[in-house]
This record gives sequence, structure tokens and C-alpha cells, in this order.
Amino acid sequence: MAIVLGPNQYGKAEVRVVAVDRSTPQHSLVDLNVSSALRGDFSAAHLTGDNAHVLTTDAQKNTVFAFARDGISSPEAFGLRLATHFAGSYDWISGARVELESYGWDRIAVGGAPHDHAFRRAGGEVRTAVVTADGDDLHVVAGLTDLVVLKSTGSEFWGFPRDAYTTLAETRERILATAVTARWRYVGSDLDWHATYDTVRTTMLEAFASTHSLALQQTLFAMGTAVLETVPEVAEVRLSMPNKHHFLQDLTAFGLDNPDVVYHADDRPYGLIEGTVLRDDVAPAEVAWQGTPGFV
Ligand SMILES: O=c1[nH]c(=O)c2[nH]c(=O)[nH]c2[nH]1
Repeated sequence: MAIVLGPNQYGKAEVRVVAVDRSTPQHSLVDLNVSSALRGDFSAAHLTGDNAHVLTTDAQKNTVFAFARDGISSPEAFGLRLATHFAGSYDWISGARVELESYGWDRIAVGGAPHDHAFRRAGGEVRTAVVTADGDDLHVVAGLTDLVVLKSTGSEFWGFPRDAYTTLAETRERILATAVTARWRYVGSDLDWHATYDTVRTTMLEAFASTHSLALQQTLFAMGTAVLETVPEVAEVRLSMPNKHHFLQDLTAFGLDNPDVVYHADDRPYGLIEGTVLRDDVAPAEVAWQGTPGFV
């Protein structure tokens, strides 16, 4: 029996970088959380503490700030620049994974006009990107987290089996609410990242709204399908959608009826519906997802 080093990667996690564009009186800013991880032959550092192959995590952090000096056009483009730089920097580095979160800032309206240099953090939703350089291959997975949506009708749930522990009543009318976490993998690494992101996000929202839902699972598949039908550059969509239950509150103790008016928004437990929707003619690329924890 021998004990050997298995797969490994290392880098700097959660570099918080804010880049301000002051080139016109109307400033704009990009606010990112960037994590880099290098892959390659780092066995000596692990086995003997020989750091000759270790491009320091401190240098990786510095690279993020230095590259930001040139401006950040999009999380995807910035991630591609970093990943190709790291993967090409030494011959023992075979690849790099760069994960980015992008926090939105909206202009504060003053007297109804958008202010030039005062901003309000946009809602809880976060745009994400994961760029992986694997040898000469580049993979871009874009995404979002915490896109919270609700439908006040157009959702039913019935027809499920009733075992000894099933107490849930069938319903033809319920609130459907979820916080979408989605990641989608692009084929190609030279897209209009902002426009494509906006199209995917809008398509998911429209599919959520317009699908008459018989299950959150059906809504998930409809959302993924709509994205693949609308954006040919997307190869697969992975979705994680908690079922944010809204239970009709019993008001009979107060002599009141409740004809689908008053609900208890329960925060936990929640159903967790997760799935992948993909084209069957596109080659899988598991390396694009390596290091991304959880279902998506
Ligand atoms: O859309 C739903 N899917 C389920 O799998 C499920 N299970 C449950 O209790 N309620 C729901 N709703």
C-alpha cells in the first residue's frame, strides 16, 4: 500500500476588486469577487515542501488587481484573461479555474435623474462566471444566484403517489416561488457576454412566468429548454431551485374564511429541485464544472 497525492489545486479565494471607470463624468463601476485556482504539477510542494513550482497565491491576487487596471468589461472576459494568463505562465501549470461573482450597482435617482457617481447596491441577485483553462481548451460557465421569483397563480400540484406518510393535499391553485441558482455552459469563448447574459436571464424569467406549472420540476425543465432554444451558444443549463413554500393559513379560529388570500411564507424546510437541461449533440465538458460545489 502506498499513499499518494490525488487531484489538487490551489489559489487565492475571494479577491474583492472594484474597478471604477471615470473616463466620462458619468462614472461606472464593476464590483467582483474573484477566486483563482491553478492546476498542474505541484507534487513537490505537497510531498517535500519544495515550492519551486508554486506561483504564490499572493501573486495570483496581485494579478487580479493589476489586470483590473485595464478595466473590466465583463466577468467572463476578465476571467478568460486571468485563466489564460495563469495557464500559460509556467509549463508545469496545465490549467486554471477562475470563479467570479459580480455584484450589481444601480444609479441612485436624484430628482428623478440617475446620478453620475452615486450608486445603490442592486438586489440580492448575483451574476457569476467560472472560466476554466485546461491546456489549450477554454470553458466559460456563466450563471446567477438568488434570482427570487413568485407566481400568484398558474401553479398546481397533484397526481403524486400517497404512501403511509403522505399527508400533502392535492392542489389546483398555489403560489409558486423560488430563488433560482443557474449556471449555463457556453460553446465558444468569444461572445457578447453582457448581451448573452441578459438574454438568458430574460428567457428564464419569461419561461417561469408563462409556464403553467404542474410541478416545479416541469418549470425547471421549461426554463432550461427555453434557454437552449433561444441561445444556440448555450450547451447545457444546470438549475437549482428551492421550492419556497407558501402555505394557506388557517383562519377558521378567528371565524374567517381564507379563499386563497393569506399565506404563511415558510422558510424551511424547502423542497429542493435541481436538474440539468442539455443538448444531446454537444460533447460533455466535465472539466468546466470541476471545482464547482453542489449541484450547480
Ligand atoms: O412542485 C413540486 N414538486 C415536488 O416534488 C413537490 N413535493 C412537495 O411536497 N411539493 C412539491 N411541489
